Amino acid sequence: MKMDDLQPWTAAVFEDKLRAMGDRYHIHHPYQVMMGEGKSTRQQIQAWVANRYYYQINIPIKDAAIMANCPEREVRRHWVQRILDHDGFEGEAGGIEAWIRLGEAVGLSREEIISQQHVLPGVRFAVDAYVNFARQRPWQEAAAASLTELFAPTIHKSRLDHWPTHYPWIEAEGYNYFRRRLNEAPRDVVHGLRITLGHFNTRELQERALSILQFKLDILWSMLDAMLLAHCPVQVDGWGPYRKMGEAA
Ligand SMILES: O=C(O)c1cc(C(=O)O)c2c(n1)C(=O)C(=O)c1cc(C(=O)O)[nH]c1-2
Repeated sequence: MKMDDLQPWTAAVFEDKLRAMGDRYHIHHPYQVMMGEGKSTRQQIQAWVANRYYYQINIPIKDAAIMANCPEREVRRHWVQRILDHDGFEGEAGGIEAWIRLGEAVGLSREEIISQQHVLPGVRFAVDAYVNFARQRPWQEAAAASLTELFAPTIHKSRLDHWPTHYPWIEAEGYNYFRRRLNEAPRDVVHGLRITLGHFNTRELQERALSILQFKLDILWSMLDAMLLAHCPVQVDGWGPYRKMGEAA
């Protein structure tokens, strides 16, 4: 049977399938698990914040690319909020500034965060792939890629709940970024889901949306792979997806 012959899933079933992909979210990556369980060193936390800075500064560039590709004013009126959230505006410093403060709260200097000196090549390639995707693909596809945010509030909340106990040396002001996202992400998800459920309306398109979401999950996963390899050398042999070259599968 060809894909065209298959009935589209109902919106509810399609949404369930998108949500089910949460079991591949980076909350389950060893680097993230380690941070969540209080097992990370100060240097590993610093490395994560310094590397994630590159993601943070590229999110509004990605969102501007989506808007540049979108002829629908109604969509742009909503989407522009994401840029304001991260870049800030008069009287509101914005999410990137909140992330820099998180960096300072974990003991990095503003200069070393902004200089990107700790950003690993693998992180750079992964983030750039997301921005390039948004530049090159139809805006609805890039909107669907943002739906990993379905799963983000859980991870932000877990950091807020557990990090202060695990890492008492992190200054309290650093947590504002995660608090902000608890409000912002659910609103973005409502909009992103509406676009995705409306646009991907044949079985073939719905399958395409699932593969786009997988692509975005892979970006987030790859970022942490790069950090694991660079900052957790002890674990490489015994833990995680890495096998020595030549070793049997
Ligand atoms: O800390 C996280 O685990 C996490 C994940 C994600 C995500 O799932 O892409 C985002 C964020 N945070 C985030 O803070 C954020 O602003 C954001 C924007 C987007 C996006 O794709 O447009 N994802 C995420």
